[in-house]
Amino acid sequence: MERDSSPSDQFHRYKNLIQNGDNPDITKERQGASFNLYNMQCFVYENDHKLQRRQEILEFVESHREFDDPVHPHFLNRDEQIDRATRKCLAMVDNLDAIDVTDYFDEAPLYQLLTIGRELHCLSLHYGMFLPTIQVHTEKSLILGPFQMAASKAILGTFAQTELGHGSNLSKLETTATYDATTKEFVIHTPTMSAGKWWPGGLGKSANYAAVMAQLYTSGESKGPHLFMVQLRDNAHAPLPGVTVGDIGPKLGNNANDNGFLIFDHYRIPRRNMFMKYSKVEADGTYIPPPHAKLGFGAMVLVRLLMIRDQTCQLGAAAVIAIRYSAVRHSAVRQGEINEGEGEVQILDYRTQQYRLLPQLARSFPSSQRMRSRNSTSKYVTKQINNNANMELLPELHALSSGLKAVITWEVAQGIEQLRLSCGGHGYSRASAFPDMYAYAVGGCTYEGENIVMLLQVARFLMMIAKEVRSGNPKLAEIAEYIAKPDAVTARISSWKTCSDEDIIHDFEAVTRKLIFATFDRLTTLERTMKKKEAWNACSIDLCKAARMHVKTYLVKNFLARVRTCEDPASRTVMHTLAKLYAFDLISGGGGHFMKGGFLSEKQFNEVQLGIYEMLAAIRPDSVALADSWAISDLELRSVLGRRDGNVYPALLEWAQQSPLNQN
Ligand SMILES: CCCCCCC/C=C/C(=O)SCCNC(=O)CCNC(=O)[C@H](O)C(C)(C)COP(=O)(O)OP(=O)(O)OC[C@H]1O[C@@H](n2cnc3c(N)ncnc32)[C@H](O)[C@@H]1OP(=O)(O)O
Ligand SMILES: Cc1cc2nc3c(=O)[nH]c(=O)nc-3n(C[C@H](O)[C@H](O)[C@H](O)COP(=O)(O)OP(=O)(O)OC[C@H]3O[C@@H](n4cnc5c(N)ncnc54)[C@H](O)[C@@H]3O)c2cc1C
Repeated sequence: MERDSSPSDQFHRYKNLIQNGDNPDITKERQGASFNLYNMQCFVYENDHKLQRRQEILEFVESHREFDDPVHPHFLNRDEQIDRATRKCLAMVDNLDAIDVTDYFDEAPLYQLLTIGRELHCLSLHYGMFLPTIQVHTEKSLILGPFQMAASKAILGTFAQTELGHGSNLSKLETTATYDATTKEFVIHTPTMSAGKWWPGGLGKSANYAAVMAQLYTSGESKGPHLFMVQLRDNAHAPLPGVTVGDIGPKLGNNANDNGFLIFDHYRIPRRNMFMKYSKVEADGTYIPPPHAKLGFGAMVLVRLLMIRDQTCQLGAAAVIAIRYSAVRHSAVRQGEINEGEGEVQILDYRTQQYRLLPQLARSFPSSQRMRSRNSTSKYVTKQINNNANMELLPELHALSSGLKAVITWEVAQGIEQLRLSCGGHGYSRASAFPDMYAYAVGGCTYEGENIVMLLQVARFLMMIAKEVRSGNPKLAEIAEYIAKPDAVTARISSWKTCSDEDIIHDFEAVTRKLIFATFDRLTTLERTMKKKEAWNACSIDLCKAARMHVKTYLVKNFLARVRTCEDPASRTVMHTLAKLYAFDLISGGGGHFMKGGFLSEKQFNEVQLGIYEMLAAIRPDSVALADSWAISDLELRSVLGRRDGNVYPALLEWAQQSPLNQN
């Protein structure tokens, strides 16, 4: 009797039948675009040099066999995932000449995405936080030593701050660093179980050093949390006496990263191992405070800025996948056929599908594009602090980075989930890349400052501004100038085709201002009968709403401003519609705030809704080209559904074939 053909034979039979050039639907979509793709890509990446560099880095990675994956990473267990990521890491850092390593915002993350994928790995914290901590917190005269050691990987570090008992509330961290003036050492100690460090990435197996946040005690006095450079493992990589360290086990995502725990037992380090750029402990134990109490948290501010761009790119990639898939996927269930008898339609033609996809695509542009200016803001602030001990801009930078981090990580995570749903069943498969993207994105809602906690930091800043404005003597940061503008009674928004950018900005600013002052008034009223902290807690939901709205207003203004800089008229027209869609979608979602007190009339609200529908229709023919404007290669995308050529089904068969369950 003839043997049944194996699953593998079947797969190949279908694969050969189906695969033949690019999917015709996706080709047609590209041909119908209203703008020149290259011009748009140059706008998205700000110049052709950046675009060119993306291509060069891609070619470099593709031409190096050590970056290949013999087995698809989705089919690996955790040990194998860690092995793979570590092998890739080594290849990655052995070839750092391929990129400008100081370009934290573009080249470095792209290189990592191309080589490893969207998994944190054993060196994520080394590059993501340990090196930045050395850069931000080491005195200029000493920086070369540790920085060179870390840069050359003679030491591999992590950032060990969070403890079992405390993460957000840094002032209550329990690990102690007690100065012993007789030996000129700090004694690092974990006094309680809840003081054990928990979470630091790369700590479980990989790092031999850590920047440790601990409560400083000197001359018998507590001086609050400070950072220390601590060696954890010896040259044979065994934990040093007084150090207990290990992995915390599997997590929702990021499983190629060995997040770890760390317990100290009266572990001694030299005095010079305290990061002393801003605050110092002299040899006799005298404490010199920093010029600003929160300068010690500077590395976190920098990483929050890095995360904004990194996370937004994930949303961009998710939109690319869902849009391309929607162009090649057809549906003809009876109720889905648009014109009876005309056969199947691309799911991209369903208005509900466009409503799922295009606002997310719009959302992915503003935050990624403004990143570069925030990068220069951060450089400017750092320079001010270093040169003149000028701390004036620090609260503004803290509020901006905290707010953007909170709003963007949340929107990215929600957006990825929406885009996953838009791909039906295939979106649920890991082949789509959505599950990995989502797991990565939701991690960002928690780490580097839990999002609600970050929003409340923005709210502190806004309440301070509101108080100053009410006192009639405001000294306003640039991002808050609109808060002092006079009240606006009616909204100016109208049809999307006729309303100007100024009208949109006017309405966003007016609504945010109202929200801020209504919250301020409620808070001050509560403070008359409650303790300040109780009043703050009672008001905190409104405080978060005001903070979110402030950040969204900032993003709308920046998106519109950025579009105005687009020199190519065809690209500008499409981007402008996308920016308006972004703004109108926010108004529609936040209708309650906009309609409060009759600010936005019902007629105007209807115009906003109608405008959204019309803009969806207007953008629809350009949607695949807009997805292409992200210039994301298949290697970077790592999604069977989002392949550039649109040949999704044979690729899905090929992917499934690699499942170990199909091997015997
Ligand atoms: C792409 C790279 C990937 C890398 C992977 C990253 C992996 C993850 C790593 C980590 O998660 S590391 C651990 C991160 N942990 C946190 O982010 C903890 C979050 N908590 C805090 O940041 C702070 O504790 C707090 C929430 C900001 C509050 O601090 P504190 O309790 O000390 O202050 P408050 O009483 O609330 O405020 C006092 C005052 O200080 C201002 N302020 C606080 N922080 C800063 C800052 N960084 N810079 C400037 N100013 C700051 C705050 O606004 C208050 O000002 P006023 O209102 O009094 O004027
Ligand atoms: C993937 C991942 C990687 C990480 N990597 C690192 C690392 O490398 N190094 C490191 O040190 N840490 C790391 N962390 C830890 C991370 O920084 C903390 O989890 C984060 O700061 C939140 O702290 P927490 O877990 O203590 O949450 P909590 O602060 O306990 O928050 C729990 C809840 O309480 C609420 N809450 C807390 N405080 C307030 C408040 N004041 N007002 C209102 N609500 C409040 C929060 O909003 C949240 O809903 C990582 C975490 C994750 C998930």
